[in-house]
Amino acid sequence: MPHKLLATLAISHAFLTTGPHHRRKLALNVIETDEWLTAQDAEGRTYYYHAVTMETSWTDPRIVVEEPAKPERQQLHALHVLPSNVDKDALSQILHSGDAMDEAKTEQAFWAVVNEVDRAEAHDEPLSADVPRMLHRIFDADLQHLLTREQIRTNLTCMQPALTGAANAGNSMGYIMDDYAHKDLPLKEGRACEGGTCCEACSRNIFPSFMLPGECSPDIFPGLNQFTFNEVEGLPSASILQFIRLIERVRRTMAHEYGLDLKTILPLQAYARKYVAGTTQQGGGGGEGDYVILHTDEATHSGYHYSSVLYLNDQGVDFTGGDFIFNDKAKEGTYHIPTSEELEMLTMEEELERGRKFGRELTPFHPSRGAAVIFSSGWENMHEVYALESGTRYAVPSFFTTCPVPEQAYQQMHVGKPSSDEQIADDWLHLLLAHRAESPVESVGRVKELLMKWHYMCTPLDQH
Ligand SMILES: O=C(O)CCC(=O)C(=O)O
Ligand SMILES: [Fe+2]
Repeated sequence: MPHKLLATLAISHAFLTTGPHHRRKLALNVIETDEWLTAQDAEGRTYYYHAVTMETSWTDPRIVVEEPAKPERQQLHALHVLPSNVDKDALSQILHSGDAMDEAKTEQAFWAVVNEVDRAEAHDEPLSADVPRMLHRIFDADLQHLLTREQIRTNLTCMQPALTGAANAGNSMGYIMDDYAHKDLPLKEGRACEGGTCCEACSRNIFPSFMLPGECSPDIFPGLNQFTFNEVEGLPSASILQFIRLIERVRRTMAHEYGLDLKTILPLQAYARKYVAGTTQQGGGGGEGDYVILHTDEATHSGYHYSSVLYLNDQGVDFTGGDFIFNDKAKEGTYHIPTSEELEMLTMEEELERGRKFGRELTPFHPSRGAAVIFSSGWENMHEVYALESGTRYAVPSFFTTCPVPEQAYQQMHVGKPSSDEQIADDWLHLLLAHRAESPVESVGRVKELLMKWHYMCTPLDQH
């Protein structure tokens, strides 16, 4: 149940600690003390146990070992030159000028924000409330620019299964249950369209120029193609802000396309994913590999309701293979049923391949730099990524939920919902920008808080 999921996330927020104003620490060096006691096991070995939860541990859980600094990330940071003599007032001038936010003005505003963030960090000062104010204007402008330059290219009819429920999914979807590799997928009931008929909520959209070339360039934004919210240390603030800006553009596009109130849709996950030809996927999630098996996003995580993939490089230039494929049940009579003679001619491999594709309608998308695919996450949008033949492919999947964050989650945060632009600026700094070093445990708490506060950070207060 999605609600349960968010409630679980909320509970772990209880451990966030507060700290001084503009450089809040989410540190977790020591967990509350006397609750952890020691005891000996039958062989006389000392272990730790928690007096309340009875959790046990061989190592002292109150001590969190600092992760060693990651050289690769540090190098990225070194690439970024802190601005000197930045015009401190540039941001406020743009904000109050009343100029139309055309694409050039929006870029200027973005870099003024970056400079202001770097200035605040370099001088260890609070972040100006003009930063979130300007970002909100930038996000508004970005959606307008996107809607102006793009038409919806693809809006296919959804293929909602006739029968819902994991037990019936095999009958209606055929292929997924026949593929032995999928037998362990935590299959969930597909979300039914209202009235059981196709509706807008099942549409798929492909935006070839969701991002302008400069907006996803690794030269301008070092580390963008390795981004995860859990490891922002060492990344230039420009790359962090740009990543958020792109995910916010996805969120706004989804709200626009699916007719959702913006505050009702939140990201649950977003990261850069690297595919390298010839590598094997280790486990699920975003680990490196060279393909993604057929799946629906909602089946891998019940809280995922809308999905997007942004593409950071080009098929045919940076890699070959690696098509993104929508995989639907084909209409009766549209596919060839092989004769027994034809089947006999096939090798074992060809027969497996034929079995996998039989009765399916495949709609490929060839990834290109700057493009986005946006779709609802349920059974209506089964998809896979074909194996790369050569090169490296970079994509940014992101997954959004329409489950509301329980009020209790905010109450458990030391600094809960923001109620002024200053507090929003403070959240920007603490949840994203001031994290040059943190332990993995700290980063988990920070990222959860960031995702739960996303709409407060990315939209003005009067829109809540
Ligand atoms: O990389 C892609 O094109 C799709 C990735 C995907 O389907 C996923 O991460 O769920
Ligand atoms: Fe997916």
